[in-house]
Amino acid sequence: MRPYDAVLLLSFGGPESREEVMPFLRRVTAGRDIPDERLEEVAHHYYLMGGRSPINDQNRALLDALHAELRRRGSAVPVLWGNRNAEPFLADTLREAHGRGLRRFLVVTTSAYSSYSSCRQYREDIAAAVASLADEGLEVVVDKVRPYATHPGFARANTRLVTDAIREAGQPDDDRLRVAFVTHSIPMGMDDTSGPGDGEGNLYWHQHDELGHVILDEAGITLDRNLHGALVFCSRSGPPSQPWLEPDINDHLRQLAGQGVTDVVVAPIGFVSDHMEVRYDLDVEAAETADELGLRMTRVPTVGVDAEFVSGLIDLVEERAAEARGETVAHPAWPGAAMPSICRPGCCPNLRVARPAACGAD
Ligand SMILES: CC1=C(CCC(=O)O)c2cc3nc(cc4[nH]c(cc5[nH]c(cc1n2)c(C)c5CCC(=O)O)c(CCC(=O)O)c4C)C(CCC(=O)O)=C3C
Ligand SMILES: [Fe+2]
Repeated sequence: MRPYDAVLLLSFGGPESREEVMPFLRRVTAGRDIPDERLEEVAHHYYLMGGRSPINDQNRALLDALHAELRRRGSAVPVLWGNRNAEPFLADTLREAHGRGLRRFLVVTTSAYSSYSSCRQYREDIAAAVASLADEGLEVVVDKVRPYATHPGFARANTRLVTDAIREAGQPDDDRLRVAFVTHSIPMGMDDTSGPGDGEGNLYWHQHDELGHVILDEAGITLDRNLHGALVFCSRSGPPSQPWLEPDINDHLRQLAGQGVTDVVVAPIGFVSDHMEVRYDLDVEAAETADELGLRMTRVPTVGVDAEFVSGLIDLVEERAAEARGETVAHPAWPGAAMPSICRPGCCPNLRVARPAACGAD
Protein backbone atom coordinates (compact mmCIF):
# COMPACT_ATOMS: atom_id res chain seq x y z
CA MET A 1 0.00 0.00 0.00
CA ARG A 2 1.24 3.46 -0.84
CA PRO A 3 0.18 5.71 2.06
CA TYR A 4 0.89 9.00 0.26
CA ASP A 5 -0.17 10.23 -3.18
CA ALA A 6 2.56 12.88 -3.31
CA VAL A 7 5.60 14.29 -1.55
CA LEU A 8 5.26 18.02 -0.91
CA LEU A 9 8.23 20.33 -0.43
CA LEU A 10 7.10 23.12 1.92
CA SER A 11 9.24 26.22 2.15
CA PHE A 12 9.31 29.79 3.42
CA GLY A 13 9.11 31.35 -0.05
CA GLY A 14 10.57 34.60 -1.26
CA PRO A 15 9.91 37.44 -3.73
CA GLU A 16 11.05 37.19 -7.35
CA SER A 17 10.75 40.86 -8.38
CA ARG A 18 11.06 44.30 -6.82
CA GLU A 19 7.27 44.71 -6.80
CA GLU A 20 6.85 41.55 -4.74
CA VAL A 21 9.29 42.57 -1.99
CA MET A 22 7.11 44.81 0.21
CA PRO A 23 3.94 42.64 -0.06
CA PHE A 24 6.11 39.64 0.88
CA LEU A 25 7.62 41.43 3.88
CA ARG A 26 4.19 42.59 5.08
CA ARG A 27 2.87 39.04 4.80
CA VAL A 28 5.82 37.62 6.76
CA THR A 29 5.59 40.20 9.54
CA ALA A 30 1.79 40.56 9.79
CA GLY A 31 0.86 40.89 13.46
CA ARG A 32 4.52 40.82 14.54
CA ASP A 33 6.44 43.39 16.49
CA ILE A 34 9.01 44.22 13.79
CA PRO A 35 10.10 47.90 13.64
CA ASP A 36 9.57 49.71 10.29
CA GLU A 37 13.29 50.51 10.05
CA ARG A 38 14.04 46.79 10.12
CA LEU A 39 11.57 46.14 7.27
CA GLU A 40 13.15 48.90 5.16
CA GLU A 41 16.58 47.48 5.86
CA VAL A 42 15.51 43.97 4.83
CA ALA A 43 13.75 45.33 1.72
CA HIS A 44 17.04 46.98 0.80
CA HIS A 45 18.83 43.60 1.04
CA TYR A 46 16.34 42.17 -1.45
CA TYR A 47 16.65 45.22 -3.76
CA LEU A 48 20.43 44.71 -3.83
CA MET A 49 19.68 41.32 -5.38
CA GLY A 50 17.31 42.89 -7.93
CA GLY A 51 14.27 42.10 -5.78
CA ARG A 52 14.77 38.40 -6.32
CA SER A 53 15.28 36.07 -3.36
CA PRO A 54 17.55 33.11 -4.12
CA ILE A 55 15.29 30.74 -2.18
CA ASN A 56 12.76 29.80 -4.89
CA ASP A 57 15.35 28.77 -7.48
CA GLN A 58 17.09 26.71 -4.81
CA ASN A 59 13.80 25.03 -4.04
CA ARG A 60 13.25 24.30 -7.74
CA ALA A 61 16.65 22.58 -7.76
CA LEU A 62 15.82 20.66 -4.57
CA LEU A 63 12.50 19.62 -6.07
CA ASP A 64 14.31 18.15 -9.09
CA ALA A 65 16.85 16.42 -6.85
CA LEU A 66 14.15 14.85 -4.63
CA HIS A 67 12.29 13.73 -7.74
CA ALA A 68 15.44 12.17 -9.22
CA GLU A 69 16.29 10.34 -5.99
CA LEU A 70 12.76 8.92 -5.73
CA ARG A 71 12.93 7.74 -9.37
CA ARG A 72 16.36 6.22 -8.70
CA ARG A 73 14.75 4.19 -5.91
CA GLY A 74 11.95 3.09 -8.20
CA SER A 75 9.19 5.33 -6.84
CA ALA A 76 6.85 7.13 -9.23
CA VAL A 77 5.29 9.35 -6.53
CA PRO A 78 4.91 13.00 -7.67
CA VAL A 79 6.87 15.73 -5.88
CA LEU A 80 5.05 19.06 -5.44
CA TRP A 81 6.06 22.44 -4.05
CA GLY A 82 4.26 24.97 -1.89
CA ASN A 83 5.34 28.01 0.16
CA ARG A 84 4.13 29.68 3.32
CA ASN A 85 4.81 33.29 2.28
CA ALA A 86 5.05 33.52 -1.52
CA GLU A 87 3.77 31.85 -4.68
CA PRO A 88 3.22 28.99 -5.17
CA PHE A 89 1.19 29.18 -1.94
CA LEU A 90 0.64 25.90 -0.09
CA ALA A 91 -3.18 26.06 -0.30
CA ASP A 92 -3.03 26.63 -4.09
CA THR A 93 -0.66 23.66 -4.53
CA LEU A 94 -2.98 21.43 -2.47
CA ARG A 95 -6.10 22.63 -4.35
CA GLU A 96 -4.50 22.01 -7.72
CA ALA A 97 -3.27 18.57 -6.58
CA HIS A 98 -6.75 17.71 -5.31
CA GLY A 99 -8.02 18.53 -8.79
CA ARG A 100 -5.60 15.92 -10.14
CA GLY A 101 -7.03 13.32 -7.75
CA LEU A 102 -4.28 13.48 -5.12
CA ARG A 103 -5.52 13.34 -1.50
CA ARG A 104 -2.72 12.29 0.87
CA PHE A 105 0.47 14.34 1.10
CA LEU A 106 3.79 13.89 2.87
CA VAL A 107 5.50 17.20 3.65
CA VAL A 108 9.25 17.78 3.73
CA THR A 109 10.03 21.30 4.97
CA THR A 110 13.15 23.31 4.15
CA SER A 111 13.69 23.87 7.84
CA ALA A 112 15.65 21.34 9.89
CA TYR A 113 15.47 22.48 13.51
CA SER A 114 12.94 22.55 16.34
CA SER A 115 11.42 25.90 17.35
CA TYR A 116 8.20 27.81 16.79
CA SER A 117 9.58 29.61 13.70
CA SER A 118 11.22 26.54 12.21
CA CYS A 119 8.63 23.86 13.01
CA ARG A 120 5.27 24.75 14.56
CA GLN A 121 4.73 27.79 12.34
CA TYR A 122 5.00 25.48 9.31
CA ARG A 123 2.50 23.13 11.00
CA GLU A 124 0.10 26.03 11.66
CA ASP A 125 0.25 27.04 8.01
CA ILE A 126 -0.42 23.43 6.96
CA ALA A 127 -3.47 23.35 9.27
CA ALA A 128 -4.72 26.67 7.84
CA ALA A 129 -4.32 25.44 4.24
CA VAL A 130 -6.09 22.15 4.99
CA ALA A 131 -8.92 24.08 6.71
CA SER A 132 -9.33 26.49 3.80
CA LEU A 133 -9.63 23.57 1.39
CA ALA A 134 -12.16 21.93 3.72
CA ASP A 135 -14.22 25.15 3.53
CA GLU A 136 -14.32 24.62 -0.23
CA GLY A 137 -15.48 21.02 0.33
CA LEU A 138 -12.09 19.56 -0.60
CA GLU A 139 -10.63 17.00 1.75
CA VAL A 140 -6.89 16.35 2.00
CA VAL A 141 -4.63 14.68 4.57
CA VAL A 142 -1.17 16.10 5.26
CA ASP A 143 1.58 14.41 7.28
CA LYS A 144 5.18 15.52 7.74
CA VAL A 145 8.60 13.88 8.11
CA ARG A 146 10.26 14.41 11.49
CA PRO A 147 12.55 17.43 12.10
CA TYR A 148 15.84 16.42 10.51
CA ALA A 149 18.45 18.46 12.42
CA THR A 150 19.39 15.16 14.07
CA HIS A 151 19.22 13.01 10.93
CA PRO A 152 22.60 11.56 9.89
CA GLY A 153 22.15 12.61 6.24
CA PHE A 154 21.99 16.28 7.24
CA ALA A 155 24.76 15.99 9.83
CA ARG A 156 27.14 14.03 7.60
CA ALA A 157 26.70 16.35 4.62
CA ASN A 158 27.42 19.36 6.85
CA THR A 159 30.42 17.59 8.39
CA ARG A 160 31.96 16.89 4.98
CA LEU A 161 31.34 20.45 3.74
CA VAL A 162 32.93 21.99 6.85
CA THR A 163 35.89 19.59 6.70
CA ASP A 164 36.54 20.50 3.04
CA ALA A 165 36.32 24.23 3.84
CA ILE A 166 38.81 23.96 6.72
CA ARG A 167 41.20 22.18 4.38
CA GLU A 168 40.64 24.88 1.77
CA ALA A 169 41.27 27.69 4.28
CA GLY A 170 44.85 26.46 4.43
CA GLN A 171 45.70 27.82 7.89
CA PRO A 172 47.66 25.04 9.60
CA ASP A 173 47.91 26.74 13.02
CA ASP A 174 44.97 25.57 15.20
CA ASP A 175 45.15 28.72 17.34
CA ARG A 176 44.79 31.03 14.35
CA LEU A 177 41.74 29.31 12.87
CA ARG A 178 38.16 29.30 14.14
CA VAL A 179 34.97 27.72 12.84
CA ALA A 180 31.85 29.88 13.32
CA PHE A 181 28.68 27.78 13.12
CA VAL A 182 25.91 30.20 12.15
CA THR A 183 22.17 30.03 12.43
CA HIS A 184 19.18 32.38 12.42
CA SER A 185 18.79 34.18 15.74
CA ILE A 186 15.39 33.83 17.41
CA PRO A 187 13.90 35.55 20.48
CA MET A 188 15.21 33.99 23.68
CA GLY A 189 11.66 33.27 24.80
CA MET A 190 11.15 31.22 21.63
CA ASP A 191 14.35 29.28 22.27
CA ASP A 192 13.49 28.74 25.96
CA THR A 193 10.25 27.04 24.94
CA SER A 194 11.61 25.13 21.92
CA GLY A 195 11.36 21.35 22.15
CA PRO A 196 8.80 18.70 23.02
CA GLY A 197 7.42 20.66 25.97
CA ASP A 198 8.56 18.26 28.66
CA GLY A 199 10.19 21.09 30.60
CA GLU A 200 13.64 20.94 29.01
CA GLY A 201 13.46 23.77 26.46
CA ASN A 202 16.30 25.40 24.48
CA LEU A 203 16.18 22.57 21.95
CA TYR A 204 16.79 24.96 19.02
CA TRP A 205 20.03 26.14 20.60
CA HIS A 206 20.95 22.65 21.77
CA GLN A 207 20.47 20.97 18.35
CA HIS A 208 22.79 23.51 16.71
CA ASP A 209 25.32 23.35 19.53
CA GLU A 210 25.45 19.58 19.42
CA LEU A 211 25.80 19.47 15.64
CA GLY A 212 28.60 22.05 15.78
CA HIS A 213 30.44 19.96 18.36
CA VAL A 214 30.25 16.70 16.42
CA ILE A 215 31.31 18.46 13.21
CA LEU A 216 34.37 19.89 14.99
CA ASP A 217 35.22 16.49 16.48
CA GLU A 218 34.82 14.65 13.16
CA ALA A 219 36.71 17.27 11.14
CA GLY A 220 39.43 17.25 13.81
CA ILE A 221 39.80 13.47 13.47
CA THR A 222 39.77 13.57 9.66
CA LEU A 223 42.31 16.40 9.48
CA ASP A 224 44.26 15.35 12.59
CA ARG A 225 43.83 18.76 14.20
CA ASN A 226 42.65 20.32 17.45
CA LEU A 227 39.94 22.60 16.06
CA HIS A 228 38.09 25.41 17.85
CA GLY A 229 34.66 26.79 17.07
CA ALA A 230 31.55 28.47 18.43
CA LEU A 231 27.84 28.77 17.72
CA VAL A 232 26.88 32.29 16.62
CA PHE A 233 23.81 33.98 15.14
CA CYS A 234 22.66 36.18 12.27
CA SER A 235 19.56 38.01 11.03
CA ARG A 236 18.26 39.33 14.34
CA SER A 237 15.08 41.37 13.98
CA GLY A 238 12.47 42.48 16.52
CA PRO A 239 12.74 45.49 18.84
CA PRO A 240 16.07 46.07 20.65
CA SER A 241 14.26 45.68 23.99
CA GLN A 242 13.55 42.01 23.20
CA PRO A 243 16.46 39.64 23.89
CA TRP A 244 17.45 37.38 20.97
CA LEU A 245 20.09 34.65 20.80
CA GLU A 246 23.65 36.03 20.70
CA PRO A 247 26.48 36.57 19.85
CA ASP A 248 25.88 38.10 16.45
CA ILE A 249 28.37 36.85 13.83
CA ASN A 250 29.81 40.36 13.36
CA ASP A 251 30.49 40.84 17.09
CA HIS A 252 32.02 37.38 17.18
CA LEU A 253 34.38 38.23 14.31
CA ARG A 254 35.52 41.37 16.17
CA GLN A 255 36.23 39.31 19.24
CA LEU A 256 38.22 36.73 17.28
CA ALA A 257 40.32 39.39 15.57
CA GLY A 258 41.28 40.65 19.05
CA GLN A 259 42.47 37.16 19.98
CA GLY A 260 45.01 36.76 17.22
CA VAL A 261 42.79 34.62 14.98
CA THR A 262 43.51 35.13 11.26
CA ASP A 263 41.18 32.65 9.52
CA VAL A 264 37.48 32.09 10.08
CA VAL A 265 35.49 29.29 8.50
CA VAL A 266 31.83 30.38 8.50
CA ALA A 267 29.48 27.39 8.45
CA PRO A 268 25.76 28.27 8.04
CA ILE A 269 24.49 24.98 9.51
CA GLY A 270 21.16 26.63 10.42
CA PHE A 271 20.14 26.93 6.75
CA VAL A 272 19.52 24.22 4.17
CA SER A 273 20.29 26.44 1.18
CA ASP A 274 21.75 29.87 0.44
CA HIS A 275 18.80 31.96 1.63
CA MET A 276 19.00 35.75 1.78
CA GLU A 277 20.29 35.38 5.34
CA VAL A 278 23.31 33.59 3.89
CA ARG A 279 23.71 35.63 0.70
CA TYR A 280 23.34 38.97 2.44
CA ASP A 281 23.98 38.65 6.18
CA LEU A 282 27.00 36.38 5.71
CA ASP A 283 28.32 36.87 2.15
CA VAL A 284 27.92 40.65 2.17
CA GLU A 285 27.73 41.92 5.76
CA ALA A 286 29.91 39.43 7.69
CA ALA A 287 32.38 39.29 4.77
CA GLU A 288 32.70 43.09 4.99
CA THR A 289 33.27 42.93 8.74
CA ALA A 290 35.92 40.24 8.29
CA ASP A 291 37.58 42.31 5.59
CA GLU A 292 37.71 45.40 7.82
CA LEU A 293 39.27 43.31 10.58
CA GLY A 294 41.82 41.73 8.25
CA LEU A 295 40.34 38.25 8.86
CA ARG A 296 40.31 35.72 6.02
CA MET A 297 36.80 34.29 5.80
CA THR A 298 35.89 31.01 4.09
CA ARG A 299 32.15 30.47 3.76
CA VAL A 300 31.05 26.85 3.86
CA PRO A 301 28.34 25.92 1.31
CA THR A 302 24.89 25.06 2.66
CA VAL A 303 23.70 21.46 2.05
CA GLY A 304 21.52 22.59 -0.89
CA VAL A 305 21.18 19.63 -3.26
CA ASP A 306 24.10 17.67 -1.82
CA ALA A 307 23.50 14.00 -2.71
CA GLU A 308 23.95 12.73 0.85
CA PHE A 309 21.51 15.34 2.19
CA VAL A 310 18.91 14.66 -0.51
CA SER A 311 19.24 10.91 0.00
CA GLY A 312 18.70 11.47 3.75
CA LEU A 313 15.48 13.39 3.04
CA ILE A 314 14.20 10.51 0.91
CA ASP A 315 15.20 8.07 3.69
CA LEU A 316 12.92 10.17 5.94
CA VAL A 317 10.12 10.01 3.37
CA GLU A 318 10.42 6.22 3.28
CA GLU A 319 10.61 6.07 7.08
CA ARG A 320 7.41 8.13 7.48
CA ALA A 321 5.61 6.08 4.82
CA ALA A 322 6.57 2.87 6.67
CA GLU A 323 5.22 4.38 9.91
CA ALA A 324 1.98 5.27 8.14
CA ARG A 325 1.68 1.64 7.03
CA GLY A 326 2.05 0.62 10.69
CA GLU A 327 5.44 -1.02 10.20
CA THR A 328 8.14 -1.04 12.85
CA VAL A 329 10.89 1.12 11.51
CA ALA A 330 14.32 2.37 12.62
CA HIS A 331 14.81 6.08 13.34
CA PRO A 332 18.45 6.76 12.63
CA ALA A 333 19.70 9.80 14.53
CA TRP A 334 23.08 11.53 14.81
CA PRO A 335 23.90 13.54 16.75
CA GLY A 336 21.39 13.16 19.58
CA ALA A 337 17.94 11.63 19.46
CA ALA A 338 15.31 11.35 16.74
CA MET A 339 12.38 13.76 17.07
CA PRO A 340 8.94 12.15 16.73
CA SER A 341 7.15 12.34 13.33
CA ILE A 342 4.01 13.40 15.18
CA CYS A 343 4.90 16.40 17.32
CA ARG A 344 4.01 16.27 21.01
CA PRO A 345 1.17 18.39 22.42
CA GLY A 346 2.36 21.92 23.20
CA CYS A 347 5.84 21.50 21.70
CA CYS A 348 7.59 24.63 20.35
CA PRO A 349 4.55 26.75 21.32
CA ASN A 350 3.20 29.86 19.66
CA LEU A 351 3.68 32.36 22.51
CA ARG A 352 1.33 34.99 21.04
CA VAL A 353 -1.84 33.22 19.89
CA ALA A 354 -3.13 29.67 20.10
CA ARG A 355 -3.68 28.32 16.59
CA PRO A 356 -4.41 24.85 15.27
CA ALA A 357 -1.32 22.99 14.04
CA ALA A 358 -1.24 19.92 11.76
CA CYS A 359 1.06 16.88 12.05
CA GLY A 360 0.97 16.81 15.84
CA ALA A 361 -0.83 15.14 18.74
CA ASP A 362 -2.47 18.43 19.84
C1 LIG B 1 14.36 30.28 12.71
C2 LIG B 1 14.10 31.02 11.43
C3 LIG B 1 14.37 30.57 10.14
C4 LIG B 1 15.03 29.25 9.75
C5 LIG B 1 14.01 28.20 9.53
C6 LIG B 1 13.26 28.35 8.23
O1 LIG B 1 13.90 28.29 7.16
O2 LIG B 1 12.05 28.53 8.27
C7 LIG B 1 13.93 31.57 9.23
C8 LIG B 1 14.01 31.48 7.82
C9 LIG B 1 13.71 32.47 6.90
N1 LIG B 1 13.30 33.75 7.17
C10 LIG B 1 13.15 34.40 5.98
C11 LIG B 1 12.75 35.73 5.85
C12 LIG B 1 12.33 36.54 6.92
N2 LIG B 1 12.26 36.22 8.25
C13 LIG B 1 11.80 37.30 8.99
C14 LIG B 1 11.58 37.34 10.37
C15 LIG B 1 11.88 36.33 11.30
N3 LIG B 1 12.47 35.12 11.04
C16 LIG B 1 12.57 34.39 12.22
C17 LIG B 1 13.12 33.12 12.36
C18 LIG B 1 13.51 32.31 11.29
N4 LIG B 1 13.42 32.62 9.96
C19 LIG B 1 12.00 35.20 13.26
C20 LIG B 1 11.88 34.77 14.70
C21 LIG B 1 11.59 36.38 12.69
C22 LIG B 1 10.94 37.54 13.41
C23 LIG B 1 9.51 37.69 13.02
C24 LIG B 1 8.70 36.44 13.19
O3 LIG B 1 8.58 35.99 14.34
O4 LIG B 1 8.20 35.94 12.19
C25 LIG B 1 11.53 38.34 8.07
C26 LIG B 1 10.97 39.71 8.43
C27 LIG B 1 12.00 40.75 8.38
C28 LIG B 1 13.05 40.52 9.43
O5 LIG B 1 12.70 40.71 10.59
O6 LIG B 1 14.14 40.09 9.08
C29 LIG B 1 11.88 37.89 6.79
C30 LIG B 1 11.83 38.65 5.47
C31 LIG B 1 13.44 33.51 4.90
C32 LIG B 1 13.40 33.85 3.39
C33 LIG B 1 14.78 34.23 2.99
C34 LIG B 1 14.96 34.37 1.52
O7 LIG B 1 14.21 35.14 0.87
O8 LIG B 1 15.88 33.73 0.98
C35 LIG B 1 13.79 32.33 5.48
C36 LIG B 1 14.18 31.05 4.77
FE1 LIG C 1 13.17 34.51 9.12
